[in-house]
Amino acid sequence: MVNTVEVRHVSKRFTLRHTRSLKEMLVWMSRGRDLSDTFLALDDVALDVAQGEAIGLLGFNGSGKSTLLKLISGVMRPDAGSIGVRGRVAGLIEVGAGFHPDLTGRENIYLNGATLGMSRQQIDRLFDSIVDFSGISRFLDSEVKFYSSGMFFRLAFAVAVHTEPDVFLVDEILAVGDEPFQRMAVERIKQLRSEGRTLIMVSHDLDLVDRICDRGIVLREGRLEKDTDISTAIDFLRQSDRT
Ligand SMILES: Nc1ncnc2c1ncn2[C@@H]1O[C@H](COP(=O)(O)OP(=O)(O)OP(=O)(O)O)[C@@H](O)[C@H]1O
Repeated sequence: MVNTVEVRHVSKRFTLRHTRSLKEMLVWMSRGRDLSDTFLALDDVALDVAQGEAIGLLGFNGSGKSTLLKLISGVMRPDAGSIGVRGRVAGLIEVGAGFHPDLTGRENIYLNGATLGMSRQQIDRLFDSIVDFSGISRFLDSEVKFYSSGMFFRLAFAVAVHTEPDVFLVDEILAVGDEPFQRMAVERIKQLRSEGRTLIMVSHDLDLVDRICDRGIVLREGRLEKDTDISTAIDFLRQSDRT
């Protein structure tokens, strides 16, 4: 089986910013302490994802799920290790990324579609379907800065699923949409799956993840703690202590 995503010994460290007065900084330095405080968000994570798998990335708040998704999407680079992705990646990682607030919904479909690698002709061809799916046709010519967060999300989701991605990444996608849209989004994700596309999703909605995914990865404090079938991963997480 071909791997679509290969995560090899990946680590990611962030610098934590602290506001310190000049006096505090001098005291800190006089004690020989380093001014930069860093935090290891991902620690030697390894993972192979085969084509067509649907993976739920699980873990408590701050365990590194979104960071791993951002590294796979390529918006962020690892400090150590490597990430390989075969094919086109699309995703909803940060709602609003790839959209310009001063442009209309219509203009943003073209902007976002192009950012996700679609040609103008392809967007022309899929435009009506994107608008239909988003359900925001009345507001198509309003600037997206006036959109509600749900409307914004609908549009972003509609564009992303029309890019026909090989790997679809979704981070807490269903938190903002209303129930009818959530149902539609889940159906669409299932359709992408049935077309043999690879899915990696982050969600705290464990019942939803259970319905959609077949493999579960549990992260804890940046380390991969469990890699198993989705039901076992969910049971494991439910029985885990926060600390
Ligand atoms: N750009 C950044 N700068 C500094 N620290 C960051 C940055 N991005 C993430 N972190 C830190 O890395 C850790 C992991 O964050 P991440 O968002 O990956 O966690 P998560 O598992 O997705 O959490 P949640 O379930 O709360 O969304 C957190 O402690 C977070 O504060």
